[in-house]
Amino acid sequence: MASPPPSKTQYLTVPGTAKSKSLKTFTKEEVAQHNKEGDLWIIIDSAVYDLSRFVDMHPGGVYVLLEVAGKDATEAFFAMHRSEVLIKYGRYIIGTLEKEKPKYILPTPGALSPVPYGEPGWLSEGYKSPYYKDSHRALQKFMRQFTDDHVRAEAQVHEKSGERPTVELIQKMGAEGVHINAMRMGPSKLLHGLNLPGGVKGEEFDYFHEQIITQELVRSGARGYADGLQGGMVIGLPPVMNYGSEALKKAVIPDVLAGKKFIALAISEAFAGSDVAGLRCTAKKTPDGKHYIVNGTKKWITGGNFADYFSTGVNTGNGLSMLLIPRGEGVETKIIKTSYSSAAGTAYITFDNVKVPVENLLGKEGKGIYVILSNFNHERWVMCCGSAMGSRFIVEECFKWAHQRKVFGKPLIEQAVIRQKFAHMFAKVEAVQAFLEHITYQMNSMTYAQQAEHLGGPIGILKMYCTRVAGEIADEAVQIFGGRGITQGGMGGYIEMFQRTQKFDAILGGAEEVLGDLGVRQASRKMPKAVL
Ligand code: HEM
Repeated sequence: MASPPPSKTQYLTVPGTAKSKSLKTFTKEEVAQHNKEGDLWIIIDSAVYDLSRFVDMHPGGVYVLLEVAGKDATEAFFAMHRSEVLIKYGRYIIGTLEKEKPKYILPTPGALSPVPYGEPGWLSEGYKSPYYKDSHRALQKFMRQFTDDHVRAEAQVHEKSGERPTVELIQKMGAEGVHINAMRMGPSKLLHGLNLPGGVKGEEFDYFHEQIITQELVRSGARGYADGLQGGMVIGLPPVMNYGSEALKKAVIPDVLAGKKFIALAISEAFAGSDVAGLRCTAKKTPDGKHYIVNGTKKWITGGNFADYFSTGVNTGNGLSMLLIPRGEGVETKIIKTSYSSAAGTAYITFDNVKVPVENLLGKEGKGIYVILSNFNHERWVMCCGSAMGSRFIVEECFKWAHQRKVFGKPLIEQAVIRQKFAHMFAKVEAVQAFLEHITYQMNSMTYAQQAEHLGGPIGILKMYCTRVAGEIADEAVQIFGGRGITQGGMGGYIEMFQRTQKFDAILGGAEEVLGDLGVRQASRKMPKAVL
C-alpha cells in the first residue's frame, strides 16, 4: 500500500547540529505503516528515520531493528548507543513527528556541557571564579569550537588507526590568527605583538590561557592521539627557546610553530627513565672541535617517530649536556607499541655515529641537567592540566550513563551504591581542578626563577595527586559501565580508553612515586629547625 503524503514541511534543527534543514512532519500512524524490511522507519526522540537502506549495515543486526520497525524506539536506542551515533547518521532523518519536540539534549559543537560536574566550576552556570577574565572565556569558546570542528573527528579515527595527526591540522593550528601551537608554549615573547583568538592580546596571555588550551584539546577524547598532536613540541621546543643560540632559534622555532617541522624531547633510555642522571647516550667532540659524534639509544620518545629534530640528553664525558640533533644520517626511529595509540608516534631511537655541529648545544656543556630541570615544572603542569580534564570527562560520561542505563527496572543512578561512587568522583575532580588552579595562579604571579624555587615540589605533589585520582576514577568508571568499560568503541569506548591509558600520566614526566617523594623532600628541606 502506498504511504499517505506527508502532512507538512517545516524548517527544523537537525538533532545534534546547529544546522537547519527542511523536514517533513508525520503522524505516528504514518510512521507505523513503514514496518518491514525494505521499508523501515523508526522514531527516535521525535525525529523520523528511514532505515530501509541501513538495516543490513546496522552493527547491532537486523533483528533488533525489525522489532521496533514503525515504532518509537527512543528508549531502546538510548540504552544502546551514544548520542553521537545520531549525529553521525543524521542523514537518515526524513522528518519529525507532528506536534512533538525533542526531549534529549544532544551535544552541539562548541557548546558547554549541561551535565553537572561536566565542566570546571568557572564554566558552570551561576558559578564565579576569581581567576578567569573575559579573555579566558573568549579563548575557551574559541578552543571548544575549534576542537569540536577540527580535532575530534580526526582524533577518533587516528586513535584507532594509529596514524599520526595530519600535518594539515597542525598547520591549521599554527596559522595566522589561530596560533594554537605558539600558545601551547606558554606565555612568552613568541606571542608578543600577536592578535590571538578571542581578541586576546599576545602580551596578556598567561598560564590560565594555556591551561584552557590544554584542557580543551583533551576533550577530543583520544589519549594517544592527543600526545601525537604536538606533545613533542610542548616538551621538546623549550630547550631551544630558552637555551639555543639566536641562529638556532631562528632556524628551528618558526618552522616548528608553523607545523612545517616537528620536534621531540629525547631524554629517557632503556637504561634510565625518571633517573635522568644515568643516561648512557654519548656525544664526543671531534678533534677539530666542530662537531659532536653521538652514539646511543632513546626510548619512549613522544612524537619521535615523525620528528625532524630531537632535543636530546647526552653524556659529554663532563656530565650531562643537551644537544639538538636533526634527523639525518645515522638517526633511526621506529614505533614502540604501547597501550595507547601509535598516533602518539612513541619511538625507539638509535643514534649511530651521528655528526652534530657544536652550535647545536643547548645551554652549557656538562650543564644539561639545568636545561632538563627548567623544563620539568612546565611539562608536569601541562600534564596535570590534561589529566584533570581527562578525569572530569570520564566522570561526565559516567554520570550520563548512570541516568541513561536501566538495570533491574530503574536507572543506575537510583542505586545508592552508584551514588556513593559519584560523591567521591565529584569530590576528586573538583579537588584536582582547585589545586591545579591554585598552582596556575602561582605560576602567573612568579618569575621563572621563583617558580623553580617554590613550585617544583608542589607541582610534583599535584601531578602525583592528579594521576592517583585518574586511576581511582578509571577504576570506578569501569565498575559503573561493566562490560562496556572494557570494550573498545560504542557506549563505553571512552571508559575503555581511559582505563587502558591513564597510567601514561602516572609515568611520563616522572613516576608518581618519584614526584610525590620530590614534593616531600623539598618541603622537608624548608622545615624550620625548631617548631615543636
Ligand atoms: C538511527 C538508528 C540507529 C543507528 C544509526 C544505529 C547504529 C548503531 C551503531 C553505529 C552501532 C555500533 C555501536 C555504537 O557505535 O554505538 C549499533 C549497535 C547496536 N544497535 Fe543500533 N542503531 C540504530 C538503532 C537501533 C535501535 C532502534 C536498536 C534497538 C532496538 C538498536 C540496537 C543496537 C544494538 C543491540 C547494538 C549492539 C550494541 C552493543 O554491542 O552493545 N539500534 N547501532
